[in-house]
Amino acid sequence: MSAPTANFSSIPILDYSLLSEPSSRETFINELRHALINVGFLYLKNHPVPQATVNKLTEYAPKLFDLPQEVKDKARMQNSEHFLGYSRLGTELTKGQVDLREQWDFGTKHKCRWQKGDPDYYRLWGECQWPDEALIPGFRETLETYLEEVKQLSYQFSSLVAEAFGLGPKGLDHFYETKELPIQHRGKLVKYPVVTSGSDQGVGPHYDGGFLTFLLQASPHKGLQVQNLSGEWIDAPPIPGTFVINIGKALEFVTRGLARATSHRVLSPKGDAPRFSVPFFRGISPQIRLADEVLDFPPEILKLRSQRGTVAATDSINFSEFDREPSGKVSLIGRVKSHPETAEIHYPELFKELFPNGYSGKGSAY
Ligand SMILES: O=C(O)CCC(=O)C(=O)O
Ligand SMILES: [Fe+2]
Repeated sequence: MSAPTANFSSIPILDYSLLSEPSSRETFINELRHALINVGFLYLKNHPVPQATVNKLTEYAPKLFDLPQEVKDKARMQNSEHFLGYSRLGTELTKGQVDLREQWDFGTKHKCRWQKGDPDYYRLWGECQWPDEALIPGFRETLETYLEEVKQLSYQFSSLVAEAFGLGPKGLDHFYETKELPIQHRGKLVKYPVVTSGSDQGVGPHYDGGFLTFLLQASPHKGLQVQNLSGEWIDAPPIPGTFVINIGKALEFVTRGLARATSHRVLSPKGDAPRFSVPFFRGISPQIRLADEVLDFPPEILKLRSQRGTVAATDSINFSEFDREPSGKVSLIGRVKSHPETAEIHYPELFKELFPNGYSGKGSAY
């Protein structure tokens, strides 16, 4: 049984502006520590990403998916050894069931550095596939600006996470420092269509794999839900001007479970308009092996983990831990499983290893 005080029935809202004064800064760090350990999800308001950029991107989201199907298909993910591009509705499964969402994967600006002889996972980072500028003028610039601004926030935020855990502000920096290969962070635009009958699985219960996710809910629909310590689903409705931030399995692993990766899902919208969202997945150095990097914490911080108590079984399927492989390889394996039709073209050997009997036509997102 988990301690009742550690459970949650709503997602905490943290106010970034508290950081500007030393006295309120401590309040922020304390609230952050609580959210990381007990909830694994939080809203961040008054954050430094300009609202004008967020508003512009929000306006583009429906326009991107309203492009003619052949325009979207021209940029299909199968073209890309970086798994960047457009995926039609219904091409991914979670927990064996189809996710009802259409997606376009992008990343922060990156030039692929892979050369013959380098590990395959170096090919995972590279150029995006953009729709023609003339068809959606200004979209590319807006998204590039947005991803750069969220990236900056994600660096500041990681430093705050390190501080909240008593590691000092640079305590997580070595996960991001890589001279050889600059990190690419991924972002995607997602459209969840309205469903009137049948399954309402926008995306089924899952954990995110990486360190931290910064999610923009880009339309006013409820649908995102988060599983609390006793297994109940708690709504995380859109709150204008905020990001939803959550912890992935990699950060949970290196913090020895201090930071919680929390199971979440999205229910399809019921009303008369689709739901849009823009998750940003903060990357880490592709060469790092998580098992070599498990962190040490002050005893008073570790005590907070034991006070949390045990977490009830969640609805998420088990996350396969490949902590002894370089993190880039772990990401590549994740992409191959989610997008086998792309993997079969660009990574035929790894594809055969992971799908020895072929696949049924759909990837398994989680
Ligand atoms: O669309 C959302 O609100 C969440 C999406 C999500 O959890 C994911 O893509 O990992
Ligand atoms: Fe997620």
